[in-house]
Amino acid sequence: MAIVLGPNRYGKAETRVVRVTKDAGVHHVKDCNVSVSLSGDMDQVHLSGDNAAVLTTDAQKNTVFAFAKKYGIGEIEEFALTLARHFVDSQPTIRHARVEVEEYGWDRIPVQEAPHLGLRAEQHSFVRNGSEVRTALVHSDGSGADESVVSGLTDLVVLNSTGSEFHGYIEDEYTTLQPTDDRVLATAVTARWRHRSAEAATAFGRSYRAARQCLLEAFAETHSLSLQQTLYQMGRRVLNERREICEVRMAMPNKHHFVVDLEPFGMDNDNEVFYAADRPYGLIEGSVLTDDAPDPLFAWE
Ligand SMILES: O=c1[nH]c(=O)c2[nH]c(=O)[nH]c2[nH]1
Repeated sequence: MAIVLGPNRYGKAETRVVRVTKDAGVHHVKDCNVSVSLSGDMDQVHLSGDNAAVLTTDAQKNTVFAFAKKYGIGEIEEFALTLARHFVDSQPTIRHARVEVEEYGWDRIPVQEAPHLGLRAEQHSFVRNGSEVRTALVHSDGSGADESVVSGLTDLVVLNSTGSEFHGYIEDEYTTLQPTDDRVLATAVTARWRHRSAEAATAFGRSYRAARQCLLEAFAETHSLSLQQTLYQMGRRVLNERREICEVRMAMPNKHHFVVDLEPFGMDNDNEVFYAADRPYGLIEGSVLTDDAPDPLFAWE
């Protein structure tokens, strides 16, 4: 009985690349998940461990970032073709490339006005389409008795491509984070808000849409010095605008976007190409309430 090597392929899966292009202050975002898989003359790496034919998966990942900078990410089909052709055309040992790209869509956050901002917020503030879920939690001891209503949402994914700084923090012996005065701020908002009363005098639908818009506008319009500050401003905005709501609780993961070092490839990176890391992530949680908020009873349970 002979044992032979069957079909095989290898590559870097799920490179999360975010490309920001800046057009006279108007930002555009392309957010993609790129998986490369190559095949070709790979017998020896399997049979004897000779890596001479191997283009590293690390180089494949770097190519994704470098091409995002060099060519931008237009239509994902074109981006995928450019990458696939490059791998096969540039390496004699690579005979076939499979490139799969997923694109996450972002809409601009519409804001009423942002006169205090140099850049209009809607030019660099985005909400990811199609991911959020609306939630409701009520308690009742019978019609009108000890009733509570909590409304909310999960997975409202938002991103500011500028307008966020982070510095001035503790620098202990384990601190390596570099201070920044310009970073991407992105989070997936989970927010729940407690209604002052269960009386549907407030139309819950209208109240929900207005509260959601408050969260979005405050996220977009806050020049952020920390995600904690942004969280507080978002809660405040809801409470200022919506008297029917007396408390807002939020959980906001800091979806880190790291600037990719493109210097080894002779390119600068002025906050244009990011690696969107999924874990670990900072998790910022907090509540904001009015000082006349009634007893919550079982509202949050
Ligand atoms: O907005 C932030 N808040 C933090 O507490 C924190 N910590 C960190 O590493 N980055 C950030 N960003």
